[in-house]
Amino acid sequence: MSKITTAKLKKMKLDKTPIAMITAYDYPSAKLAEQAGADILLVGDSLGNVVLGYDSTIPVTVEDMIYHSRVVARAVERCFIVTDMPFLTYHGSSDAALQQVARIMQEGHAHSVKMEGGAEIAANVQAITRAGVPVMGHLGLTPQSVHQIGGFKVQGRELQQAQKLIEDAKALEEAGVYAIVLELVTEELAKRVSESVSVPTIGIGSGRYCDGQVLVYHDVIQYAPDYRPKKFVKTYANVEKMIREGIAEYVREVKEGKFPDESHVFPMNAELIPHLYGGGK
Ligand SMILES: Nc1nc(=O)c2c([nH]1)NC[C@@H]1CN(c3ccc(C(=O)N[C@@H](CCC(=O)O)C(=O)O)cc3)CN21
Ligand SMILES: CC(C)C(=O)C(=O)O
Ligand SMILES: [Mg+2]
Repeated sequence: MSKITTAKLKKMKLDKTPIAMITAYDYPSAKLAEQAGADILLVGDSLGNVVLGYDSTIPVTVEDMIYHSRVVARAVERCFIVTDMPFLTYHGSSDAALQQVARIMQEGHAHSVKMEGGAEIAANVQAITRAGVPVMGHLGLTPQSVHQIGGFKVQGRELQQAQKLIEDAKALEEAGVYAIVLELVTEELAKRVSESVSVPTIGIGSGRYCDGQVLVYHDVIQYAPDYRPKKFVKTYANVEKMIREGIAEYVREVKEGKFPDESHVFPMNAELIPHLYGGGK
């Protein structure tokens, strides 16, 4: 079982072998994703929405990312682990950004970090890649800017915005990223970007022509109490239904006295039982 590296990911683009990436936030899910053959596990700041119950990724902290990254790293042998840098931890001086990246790598045991943004963060991306840390870019819908963007909307529908995104992709490539996530951009623009840069593009809601795909784990298996279908997601299992039904049945059997039954109990040596009641010899 050979480890995934940035060099292998670049070769996959050249060979037109699609890259399969999925988020993971905990030990069993990371293990199962690796065993299912995923190439990259993203410890996404989407964990804020998906497992911490926030309504955006903005409250997620470096400590949260470290905690979940360590857990995922413990589960994985082959996958490449990418951890999202949280809100506003890579926008100040490059020294300040490097300090946060160091924590994610050393305490979080990640293999790489991901950052949202284009030309405006390219100087810090360059400082981090020069320091020896592989950086994944993230363009299009960048959820940490949701309040500026004004919602989770498709990006790059207009020509000017599309051209800016192509320029941002080139700026990130020049700054040294080894891959770029394209989130919620039109299929035609994602195709153009994928042709314009030498590094792999990994799409989410960005169509068929990216070099890889990424989805949120809980979307893939429909594991959320308030699951809402999104156009770009395909659900491959319904874990929500299995959990609801499984737990409801457990509760019912407890209430009805059906669980536990004889098969689940640990009997005592029969000769000793009378002593429990003060009897015996
Ligand atoms: N569970 C989950 N899945 C994600 O993909 C995800 C998160 N959480 N949290 C962080 C961001 C936020 N993302 C989102 C959230 C909502 C839409 C959404 O409502 N999309 C609409 C299309 C909008 C349009 O047409 O402009 C959809 O119907 O898919 C998209 C991406 C992607 N990320
Ligand atoms: C949706 C992906 C690309 C992400 O950034 C996340 O899960 O946080
Ligand atoms: Mg993210």
